[in-house]
Amino acid sequence: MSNKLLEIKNLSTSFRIGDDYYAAVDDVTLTLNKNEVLGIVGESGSGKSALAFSIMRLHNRAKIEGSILLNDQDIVDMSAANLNKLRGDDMAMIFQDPLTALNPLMEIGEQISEALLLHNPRMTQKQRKQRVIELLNLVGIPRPEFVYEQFPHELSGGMRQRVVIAIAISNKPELLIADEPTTALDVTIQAQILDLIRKLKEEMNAGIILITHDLGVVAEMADRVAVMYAGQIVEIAEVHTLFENPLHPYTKSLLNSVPTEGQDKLHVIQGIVPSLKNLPRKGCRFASRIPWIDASVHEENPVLHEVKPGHFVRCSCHTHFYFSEESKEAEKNGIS
Ligand SMILES: Nc1ncnc2c1ncn2[C@@H]1O[C@H](COP(=O)(O)OP(=O)(O)OP(=O)(O)O)[C@@H](O)[C@H]1O
Repeated sequence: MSNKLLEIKNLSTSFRIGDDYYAAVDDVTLTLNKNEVLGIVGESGSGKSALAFSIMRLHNRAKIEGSILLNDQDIVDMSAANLNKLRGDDMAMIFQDPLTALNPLMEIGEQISEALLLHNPRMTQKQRKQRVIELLNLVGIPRPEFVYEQFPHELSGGMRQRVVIAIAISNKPELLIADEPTTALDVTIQAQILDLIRKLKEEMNAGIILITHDLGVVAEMADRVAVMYAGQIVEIAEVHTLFENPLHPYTKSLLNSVPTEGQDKLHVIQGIVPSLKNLPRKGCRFASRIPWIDASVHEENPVLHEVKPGHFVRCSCHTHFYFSEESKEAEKNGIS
């Protein structure tokens, strides 16, 4: 039996700005297996959320091209009715901010119960309440009977995120997308939530897409990592490979901007991800942020190359990349 859960092929998601469409997700191809965590990293504006929303088909007015197969069913062409069935049942999403994901006027228990009812209309009220308590227990909420009757504002941020997770897993989805699930939480609570997600993955045999800008979280949680820059995947590899042998200049810059023990200098990536309208439509999108690298080493239309089995990198510029500080250092030491 195939282990493949999700297969995305040549996915582009474009938004209309003025008279034209601009791709926030550009030609993304990736797969996710059952019981696997795929980390997606990249700076703000690199298209991580746009990709997640495309998979959940949550965009209102976007043009989506390519295919997204969940257990061989194409989500891109799916009717609204079938999508509604799929969402919350086969796939679910955990959002960054638990407060906005919950209804402030509804008791916690009722909110989880509603999610259950949507996909299990034959469940009796008693069965639902029993399952809600079970779910609250599963996500580590103490005194679930008491919390059942509380409102979101009566809980701490960590407890609220546990409730959001309880809703997301209420129907045992096969695909769980977590978009910066711990960003709004403090460090200790962050670790507990990540532990919980890991445990749930094992228990449900679910595939998880974990979106984060935190490389520490990725190192700890992910089996494979996709690095996104300006709407494109620039590198994808197993987590150890990516951390030990990063190839793309952007991946190297990201890793180099994280402080590590014994490192005296940090590399700061100059500039920001260009806005959608200002994205270069041709050539290497990272070229403008590494201007000291000769323009001729970039591909005209960069594609992903499989450099080792399962390790893909975009554009040939990676074979010529060095940090600008290295060149200054070399100059200073009389090396050219
Ligand atoms: N509905 C929309 N209409 C127009 N542009 C959009 C829309 N949604 C996202 N964008 C643009 O698409 C690009 C990618 O945004 P996205 O939110 O996916 O980035 P991100 O990597 O998730 O960033 P963050 O980490 O800040 O959430 C940005 O330039 C953003 O402004």
